[in-house]
Amino acid sequence: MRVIIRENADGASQYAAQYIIKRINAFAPTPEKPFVLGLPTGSSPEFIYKYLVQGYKAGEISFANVVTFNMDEYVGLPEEHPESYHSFMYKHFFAHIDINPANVHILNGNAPDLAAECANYEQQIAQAGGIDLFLGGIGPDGHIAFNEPGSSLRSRTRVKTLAEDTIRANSRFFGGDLSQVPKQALTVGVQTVMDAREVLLIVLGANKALALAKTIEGSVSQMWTASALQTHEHATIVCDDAATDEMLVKTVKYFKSIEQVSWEQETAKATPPQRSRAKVDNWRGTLKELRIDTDKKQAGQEDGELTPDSMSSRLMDSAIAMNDKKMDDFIADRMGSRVSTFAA
Ligand SMILES: N[C@@H]1[C@@H](O)[C@H](O)[C@@H](COP(=O)(O)O)O[C@@H]1O
Repeated sequence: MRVIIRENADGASQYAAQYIIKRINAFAPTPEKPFVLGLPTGSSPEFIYKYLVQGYKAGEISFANVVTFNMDEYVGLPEEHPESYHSFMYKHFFAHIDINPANVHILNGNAPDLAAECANYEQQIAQAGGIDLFLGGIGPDGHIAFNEPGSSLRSRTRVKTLAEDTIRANSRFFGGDLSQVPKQALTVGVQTVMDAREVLLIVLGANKALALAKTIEGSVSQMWTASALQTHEHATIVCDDAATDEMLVKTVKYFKSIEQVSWEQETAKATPPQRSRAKVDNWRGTLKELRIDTDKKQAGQEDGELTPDSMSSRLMDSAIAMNDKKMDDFIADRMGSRVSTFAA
């Protein structure tokens, strides 16, 4: 799992939007081979949608060959209700991009047979070739989609009764009136999310801090269903500083250092160090001197150690040692001491 921490919601959302744009563009989707994107609702992804729309308007991305599957929808709420997830998605995203409406999939919470609707949704995902990237958020109780605490980590799309915490949390969208919040929803399962080739979670704000700590530092548990992502091979969590409030300082530093090291490596790869002509000449001169010294030593039969070969392997050894030192500083020591802190 990778954890990307930004100072605020805006920085985290920009990162996530850029990440999605890069992934879709790298995939180079076609009508025959579309990119399949899983999508969430809620306040957390709103800025991401804003930046994706901006990217589309700036010509950085097209959604013409993107197929989408939303995570969930309330049961019994008319599609045209302003708080239905259908309305949310059109208002914040679909109405502003070049997506083909036939490529948009959102569960129908008013279907006459809800179980059949859910089974059909799983089938549609499979027919589309599976989800390439599932973007998600989490609830304050650590739920992913509407997989409330106690949901099977192997669950699939189904009807779920909402937890009281979630009804309370979502009442803000219904004028604070708990009685107006639907009590059931259709939701993809934890396993449906886990089946995606890649998962990207956006987690913002101090009210998600406990859920985020449990998701990252806790054990994999049905009580914090987002924690299942610990076993996903390509999971990334993008969060703001406030959301890390309940995490160990060491954990936060650890993930920040990992990002720093990988950023340095990417930068180094993208911009190989430029050597000035003077420096190159200097370097050649040094090599020449080394060779002369070596020849002298060999001629004098003092020892056979300082041959050009052994010198180059010695240089290589010290480079490896430096590298190890760097990695130790950033990774092993910190994680090692974290483990011993836990053990103590
Ligand atoms: N079903 C949705 C989840 O998919 C979402 O992650 C969660 C968090 O929403 P918000 O980002 O508004 O806190 O809300 C709802 O419960």
